[in-house]
Amino acid sequence: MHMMVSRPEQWVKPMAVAGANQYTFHLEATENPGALIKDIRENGMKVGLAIKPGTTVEYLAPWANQIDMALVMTVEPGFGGQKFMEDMMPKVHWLRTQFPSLDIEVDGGVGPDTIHRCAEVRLSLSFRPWSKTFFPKYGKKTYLLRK
Ligand SMILES: O=C(CO)[C@@H](O)[C@H](O)COP(=O)(O)O
Repeated sequence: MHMMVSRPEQWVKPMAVAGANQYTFHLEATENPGALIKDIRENGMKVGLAIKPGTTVEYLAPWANQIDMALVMTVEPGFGGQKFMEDMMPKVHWLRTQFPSLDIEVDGGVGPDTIHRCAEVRLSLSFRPWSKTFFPKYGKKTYLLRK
């Protein structure tokens, strides 16, 4: 679940009871990310941590070893149909470099015309040959951002 909400602490238990297996919250929406991460784990869910476009990736870094997935917003939270913010791609590249086994997601403005930008930045390290070997039909357009 991507919880694009204020006060994300209040929805952990209800989401767990509803059957969610992962709880993604926004770093900007809580004053105590460590406590929230702990609570999500204690409720049996994996942890996702999202950052808005205006938040630099260095704010996420201290938590990266405690989470299962980092979500880089590629639009401002609010509504669908916004333009993909390509200038967020260095965040993805930096996270992939620093935390090679971390799952990374992007959200917003992703479609046939922009998905390759996500894949390219994710594949800009040594993973490109791997991708071409196993997913030749996608070529540069592979959307698999996970290791
Ligand atoms: O909630 C948000 C942004 O507020 C995103 O999850 C958008 O809903 C993504 O929509 P598209 O950009 O894919 O249309």
